[in-house]
Amino acid sequence: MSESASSTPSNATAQESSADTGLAQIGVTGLAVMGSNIARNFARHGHRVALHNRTVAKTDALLDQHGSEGDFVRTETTEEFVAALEKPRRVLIMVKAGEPTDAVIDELANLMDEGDIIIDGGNSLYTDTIRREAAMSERGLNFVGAGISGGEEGALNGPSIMPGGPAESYTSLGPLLESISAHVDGEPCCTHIGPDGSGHFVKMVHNGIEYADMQLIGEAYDLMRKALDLPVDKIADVFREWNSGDLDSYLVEITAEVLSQVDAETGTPLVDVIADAAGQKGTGRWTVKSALDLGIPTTGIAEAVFARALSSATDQRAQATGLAAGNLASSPADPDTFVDDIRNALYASKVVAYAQGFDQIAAGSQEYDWNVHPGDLATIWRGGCIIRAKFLNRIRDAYAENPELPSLLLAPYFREAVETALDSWRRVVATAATMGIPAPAFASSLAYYDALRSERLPAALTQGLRDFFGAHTYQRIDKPGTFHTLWSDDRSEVEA
Ligand SMILES: NC(=O)C1=CN([C@@H]2O[C@H](COP(=O)(O)OP(=O)(O)OC[C@H]3O[C@@H](n4cnc5c(N)ncnc54)[C@H](OP(=O)(O)O)[C@@H]3O)[C@@H](O)[C@H]2O)C=CC1
Ligand SMILES: O=C(CO)[C@H](O)[C@H](O)COP(=O)(O)O
Repeated sequence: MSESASSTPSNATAQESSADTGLAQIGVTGLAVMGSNIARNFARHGHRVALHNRTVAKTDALLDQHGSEGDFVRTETTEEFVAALEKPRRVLIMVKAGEPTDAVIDELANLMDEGDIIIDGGNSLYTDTIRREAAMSERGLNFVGAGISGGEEGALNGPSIMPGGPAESYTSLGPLLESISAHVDGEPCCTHIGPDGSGHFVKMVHNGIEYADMQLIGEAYDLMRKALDLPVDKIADVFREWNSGDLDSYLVEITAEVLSQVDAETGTPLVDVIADAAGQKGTGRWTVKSALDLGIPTTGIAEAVFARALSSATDQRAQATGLAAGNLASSPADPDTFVDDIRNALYASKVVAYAQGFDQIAAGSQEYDWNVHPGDLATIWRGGCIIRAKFLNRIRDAYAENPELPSLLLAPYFREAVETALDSWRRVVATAATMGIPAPAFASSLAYYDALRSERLPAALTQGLRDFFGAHTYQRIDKPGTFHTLWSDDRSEVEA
């Protein structure tokens, strides 16, 4: 059954070509929050879309509510779904990551032909994507792991899309995906990232940065509340104001919205009745695990993941609430200045989080030989995704100027911006510590910055200790070679 479009297709050519056969140009299976909105987005852009969901009621609900928005093909079984697609078939899977995705891929692959394309748009672990792509390729199928960000609103109005997989697939798929992605300054927020798992890898790190961003925002809010005793509606105003400057970003914008929400039942700010135990579905944790494997210090992201974990340890926290706080400092004397300090600390820490995320992407790209271009990511993250922010334009400029940038913190613009924020940043971290307010992401970002800029680190002592207890050897700064000190003998040094 095909329901005819009542909206004006914005891609008339695509519409005409599929009108002849009645076949759909793309199929979407998994019609929950993301899939249903992406399907509508495709349809609104004039593409005929085959719809499929394990539970048919979801397909029907979508057609009932939005069937008039475009040209949809309703299907019930996977067989019907696959048969409804023009060749080469393109299927977008938007189901839960992990086993459900494997199950859906298997079912589809058994019904598809050589040259067809399976796109996994869920938040899949990139190593699963590498495995799946290899398996599909053996069967002659093209498999594209595509990170998609934007949540419900982005999925409908234009997400940021990070497709990996074979470059050939992008030739056929790219125009379709680009047509539904967000656009900034006329450029689509979608580009081919690289082979196999690269799309899901960069989406994973995107989510890691999202975690860090949200944790930093949370710490800024907490400091305004606890150090300055500002009421929630005033804090909402502060975020609103910040959103018109350097911090202009989706997450800062929606922070003002969330803080402005009043609970209908109690009449208090909604944020005060939401349980303070943050959930997580896995992408932040995966980012940190991968960072550990790659040896990249993504400290801001790690602190954010651990902060969520600690928040969720509700029993343990309940038993620890009486622990001593020591002698606490009083509130900063000038609240307005301290609010400015928090803004500067937020900005500088945010730059660190992005710098670390981009370092991880560079390391992942090198490890897997993906040739990911950081400037491309800054470009496609400017719109549609959850971490979209004005300053991504600056990141894009930085990589355009020097594609081999050793760290974002060394780009002239960010170097100067962080230098300007530095005194504020130190005051905020010091105040948080002396007032007993946890600010792990602010503090660890500053510590990272200080470590990065240090000429000498105490790692020399670590090396000495390692050599002492385990004869692990060390290098010297004044001559080449590997050395060991005979610690339990006469303590003379030998070349190892
Ligand atoms: N929500 C968000 O903001 C974002 C989500 N994502 C990712 O996109 C994907 C979809 O997310 P979302 O829309 O939130 O939906 P969910 O992650 O809640 O997944 C629900 C969908 O998965 C289907 N499903 C679950 N198990 C199976 C199975 N064994 N076989 C077939 N289908 C199954 C459900 O079918 P049924 O209706 O029959 O239960 C339903 O369509 C996920 O991978 C998610 O991580 C990516 C970006 C943002
Ligand atoms: O991918 C996303 C946004 O980019 C999803 O919203 C994801 O679920 C967020 O992660 P978590 O649920 O762990 O906070």
